[in-house]
Order: sequence, then C-alpha cells, then structure tokens
Amino acid sequence: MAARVPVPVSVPADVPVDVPVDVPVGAYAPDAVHPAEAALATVRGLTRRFGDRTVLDGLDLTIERGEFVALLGRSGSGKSTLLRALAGLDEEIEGGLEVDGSVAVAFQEPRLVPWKRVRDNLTLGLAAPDPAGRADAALAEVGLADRARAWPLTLSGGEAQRASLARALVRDPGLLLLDEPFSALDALTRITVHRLVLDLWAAHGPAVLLVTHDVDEALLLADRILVLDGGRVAHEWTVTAPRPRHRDHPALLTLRAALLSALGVTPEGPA
Ligand SMILES: Nc1ncnc2c1ncn2[C@@H]1O[C@H](COP(=O)(O)OP(=O)(O)OP(=O)(O)O)[C@@H](O)[C@H]1O
Repeated sequence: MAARVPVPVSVPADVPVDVPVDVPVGAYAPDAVHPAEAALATVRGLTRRFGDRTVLDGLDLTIERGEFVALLGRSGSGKSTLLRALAGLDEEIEGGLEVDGSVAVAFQEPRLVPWKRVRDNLTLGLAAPDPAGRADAALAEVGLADRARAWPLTLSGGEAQRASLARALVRDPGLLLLDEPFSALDALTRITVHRLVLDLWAAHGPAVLLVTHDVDEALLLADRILVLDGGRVAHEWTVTAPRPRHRDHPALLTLRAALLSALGVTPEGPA
C-alpha cells in the first residue's frame, strides 16, 4: 500500500523545501492504520526504496504525545530518511504513516534563508494570527530578542541554531523533528542548547524525535532511545533516570554500554 503524503502547500515558492513546514492534521495516508488513542504518530510497515536498495524495510514506530525520543543508528541506516517521511517531505514511501498534529523540523545546519532577517525567517510560511508577535515571543524564549532584525549570516553558530529552534517552535508543532541539530556546535554551546531544548520541551510539550550520533546526548535528553538497523527499529530502551541527568548516573552507564554494543562499537572501536 502506498502512503499518500501531500506536498505541503502552505510554503511560498521562495522557501527551500526543507524549512519547517506545517503539516495539517490527518494529512498523511488516509488509509493508514489508525493510531492508538494516545499516540501522536503511528508508523506501520514503512518501506523506502532507492532503486533496488531498501533503506527502510517495514518499519513500525509509535510516538506518544509529549515524549522525547532519540534515534540512533549507524551512518546510512536510514535515520534522515525516516525523518523526511515523518515530515511529509517524501512522497515515495510505502506503508502507513499517520501524525495527529503539525510537524516542524530543525536540521544540523540551521538553514536560515540568508536574504531574510531573523524574524522574517520565523514568519515565513507561518499561517497564524500576529506572526511577527509570535516570532518575537519565540526569539525571546531562545534568548535572541535583540537579534530579530539581524541578518542570519551575522549570527554565531549557536545563535543560528537557536533561531532555527525558534523557527520550529513558533509553529507550535505536535511533533518536533531534530536532525542532528547540535552536532556542529562546540561542546560548551552544545550543553547550553541541550538545556534550552529541555526547557522548551517542558514549556511547549511537543513530542520530540531527535536524530543523533551522540550516545551521551541521547542518554541525557531522551525518555526513549531507539536504534535503527536493517531498515527497522532493532533496539529500544526506556530511560527513567530523572532530569537533569548526569552522565555518571549508574543506570545511564549500564545503558550506555548496551547502546554502544547495539551500535556495533566495542571498547576497542567499531566491531
Ligand atoms: N535521494 C536519495 N537517493 C538515493 N539514495 C538515497 C537518497 N537519500 C538517501 N539515500 C540512501 O539511503 C541511505 C540512508 O540514508 P540516510 O540519510 O537516511 O541515513 P542516515 O542514517 O541519516 O545516515 P547518517 O547518519 O550518515 O546521516 C543511504 O545509503 C543513502 O545513500
């Protein structure tokens, strides 16, 4: 069964296709399996082929409202492919995929439109009352109230990434997809942005699906950690350690070892 995923229609022509987009409720695969009552996103038998290569192979996944999920997997295992499918950016998927809410995406590079000021990047394609007011409120939340009229190229890496988060959040998404958004940041900025993301998550309550290569990042942030392998969710752990978490928490150390093993990393290096 081929899922019918519409191309988002609310995006103006000059917007790169990969800026956050609003995906209307029920826009996915009308004939997909209905999600369980509380589930925000339900994926059933998701398959994606590129030529004769099957990258996602009958993948099942459920994301509950408000939960923070981290997705790991070896390079090329299909993490970004899954995110693109959930964002409604891939029309060639097979299987059932349903999201009961709007979806926003933040990528590894902030991908701000360089010829638009920061505030205008946030309001681009935003169909909501008082877009400028909403944008300013979101910028204040990420500590960029004074950069609303700045050009994106004048922002530091951390500022640009915070602007990118604000651009996603201003859409008040039910599901926030984060595709390695912290990987290009230096270690100190990364810690600050981790805290910011947890604060924003607590304040706004979206479900988050974070793609990361960083095992510790997943352990510090997520309620649930998934490992993608063979085109499916091959491993899954629930993280119950209270937040704020410290990486030396005994439960996290045990989980860390299991995760590294699932990713094929031994203490001596890759298996
Ligand atoms: N448009 C495309 N055309 C052909 N092959 C593609 C396309 N997009 C992705 N692929 C292939 O699908 C596989 C999975 O890619 P994907 O980017 O989802 O992996 P990933 O797990 O996110 O990898 P990484 O961790 O390296 O970012 C890769 O082998 C990639 O070459």
